Amino acid sequence: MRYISTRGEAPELAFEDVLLAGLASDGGLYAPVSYPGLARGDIASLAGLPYAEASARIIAPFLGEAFDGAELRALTQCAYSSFRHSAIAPLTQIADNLFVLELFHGPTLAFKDVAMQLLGRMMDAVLARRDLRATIVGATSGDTGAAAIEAFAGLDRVDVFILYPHERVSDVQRRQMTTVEAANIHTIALRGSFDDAQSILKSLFRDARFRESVGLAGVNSINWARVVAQTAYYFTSAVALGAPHREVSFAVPTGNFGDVLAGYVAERMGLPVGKLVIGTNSNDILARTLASGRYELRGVTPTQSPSMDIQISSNFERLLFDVYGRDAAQIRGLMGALDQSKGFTVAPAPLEAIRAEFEASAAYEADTTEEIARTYRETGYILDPHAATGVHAARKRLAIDPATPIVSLATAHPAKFPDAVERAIGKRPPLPEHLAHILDARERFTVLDNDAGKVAAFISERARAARATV
Ligand SMILES: Cc1ncc(COP(=O)(O)O)c(C=O)c1O
Ligand SMILES: N[C@@H](CCOP(=O)(O)O)C(=O)O
Repeated sequence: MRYISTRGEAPELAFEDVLLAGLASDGGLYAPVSYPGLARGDIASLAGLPYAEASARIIAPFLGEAFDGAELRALTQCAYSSFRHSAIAPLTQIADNLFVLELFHGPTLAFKDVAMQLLGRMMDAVLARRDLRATIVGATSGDTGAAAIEAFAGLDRVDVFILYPHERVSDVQRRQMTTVEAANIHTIALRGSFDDAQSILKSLFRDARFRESVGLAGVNSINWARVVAQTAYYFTSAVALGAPHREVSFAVPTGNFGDVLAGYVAERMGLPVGKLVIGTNSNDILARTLASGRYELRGVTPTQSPSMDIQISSNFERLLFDVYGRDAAQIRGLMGALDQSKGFTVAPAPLEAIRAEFEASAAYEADTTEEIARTYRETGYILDPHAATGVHAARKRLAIDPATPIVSLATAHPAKFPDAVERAIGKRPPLPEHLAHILDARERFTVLDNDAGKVAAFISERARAARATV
């Protein structure tokens, strides 16, 4: 399996190199040359398998020579042994044909662990094989950072720098990142939004000298390995509900578009998917784009679902690449317009292709609070505010098509957002025991201006110092 950049001006790579490269050198995102197919029989045979085994079967066709079957099974088994639920990603029914897929049983209580626990082990294996060190830089709106820190803390071959928007993540999210004592972890509170952090991250990747000098690697969903690992739970949940013999729809709380893109990849691989429903919060750029065809930045609004406070949904570029017939020149044009004039218009045919598979719906602040309250009132189930945007969107889809089951992705544990939950249902979900200590542990972070040069200088200096002590 080979990978090409959505912007067509970076070298074609194998999986192992894509894993370390993160963003392509031309600023694009790597995508497989073609999507491997899973036959109906292979999909049906996933039923009843342990999650680690099912995910190894789904991920394997993307890896080429990088890991053989036995190595991959060992990696998935080890990755998912850190989860606190034996099913890894269990389904719970909350209404007729409405199911919640709990993706928050990993160590940091968010769906990011599902991919990150595997990615961390894959990267470590490849770095060891090549006798390399890497500097991982990640941008987070709260959850990716904690998951990356958990996956890489204490590893000898990596230094991890996480940029999060200063004062715009929940207390629990911040403490999960800032209370980790490992010397290879560096948390940066950026005076800006997640979009600012991600744009600095991308500029670092485009700076060939910086990239080389620190051995830059990325763990955001711009890294294809993240998307592939997330594809697995679309298969396992759909199969549990009767796929491939029936269609299943999905509602996905969306920010950077990595999670819902994984659902799209599952569909490309042969999973019969009804609709992929994008749930947004007030940062509703994707809902506006699907409605009007105009992708237009309007600045980030802070909400009670802060991990989705994103306007530049990076992985949307991978979808555009496909619906524009993989014409990299067109993608360069769209992304150039986004840089220069903060928007672009999706042409009619690609827009129709998107609408054929996706729909989008925004939950504004009152909708989110009402959805948490309603679900609790009707079922006793507590949604976190991100999952609530998904369920809100899922109910709209069910109103149109009540016959197709819909799986709504619960991307975070409610205890990560106790204020939002308390506002809706009058009680605060307690933090699971294994995280209780973060509430009064010492915090360690550096506040930096929203300035790529200052961030690059900080990272270079710390990475150099870390290498000098090895
Ligand atoms: C809890 C939670 N839900 C939803 C999302 C949105 O996922 P994506 O960025 O893959 O669209 C995120 C962040 O990415 C998140 O942390
Ligand atoms: N919501 C994310 C934002 C980054 O998303 P990623 O999936 O691209 O890593 C977060 O919590 O950091």
